[in-house]
Formats: sequence, C-alpha cells, structure tokens
Amino acid sequence: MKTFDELFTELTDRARTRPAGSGTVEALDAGVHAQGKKVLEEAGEVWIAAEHESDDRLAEEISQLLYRVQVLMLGRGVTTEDVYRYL
Ligand SMILES: N=c1c2ncn([C@@H]3O[C@H](COP(=O)(O)OP(=O)(O)OP(=O)(O)O)[C@@H](O)[C@H]3O)c2ncn1[C@@H]1O[C@H](COP(=O)(O)O)[C@@H](O)[C@H]1O
Repeated sequence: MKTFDELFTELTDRARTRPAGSGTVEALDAGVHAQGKKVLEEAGEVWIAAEHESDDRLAEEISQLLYRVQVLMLGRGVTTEDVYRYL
C-alpha cells in the first residue's frame, strides 16, 4: 500500500537511478507523446470500469491512471507541488 506522494517519490527515484527492468524507465524513454496516449487509454478504462465493473476493478483502473499521470508528470518535469497549488 502506498500513497500518491510515495509513488511519485519512488518513480522519481526510478528516473534518477534507471534500474534495469523498470517499466517506468521504459515509459519515460518512450517520450511525452506515448505517455499521454497511456493516460488517455487508462482514463478510458476507468470510465468503462465505472459503468460496467466492480468497485475493486474500478479502484485498480484508477490506480493505473494515477500511475500513468505520474509518468507523464515526470516526463514533462512537473512536480506534485506544481499540481497541488491548483487544488
Ligand atoms: N503502479 C504501477 C503501475 N500501474 C500500472 N502500471 C503499468 O501499467 C500496466 C497496466 O496497464 P494496461 O492495463 O494498459 O496493460 P498493458 O497495456 O498490457 O501494459 P503495457 O504492455 O502497456 O505495459 C502494468 O502492466 C504496468 O506495466 C504500473 N507500473 C508500475 N507501478 C508501480 O511503479 C513502481 C515502479 O515500477 P517499475 O518502474 O516497473 O519498477 C512500482 O511501485 C510499481 O508497483
């Protein structure tokens, strides 16, 4: 179990240390265009899960969307502080 901030710290570390086998490193290397497409894809899966699937499946899809948003944030160099000041 981890929070949004804890995941962002972990992904920031992945970007810095670039461990072999990290899907995050691969996603970062794919660039902002590919990262954005993943956000859109996961958002669509969240929508479908909200209409047709269980609460647990919806929660899982939301977690994947949050992950993809964080990868895009890292890809663009946007921090959680940059985002939180608009909340
Ligand atoms: N929270 C996530 C997470 N959520 C989603 N995903 C990725 O998103 C995929 C699921 O998305 P899809 O449903 O689109 O499945 P898919 O299209 O088959 O996925 P791909 O083939 O596109 O990778 C998973 O297989 C992961 O590749 C995640 N990958 C990593 N994390 C966490 O990020 C951290 C760093 O991970 P690594 O960089 O892999 O070490 C760890 O704490 C992980 O738990």
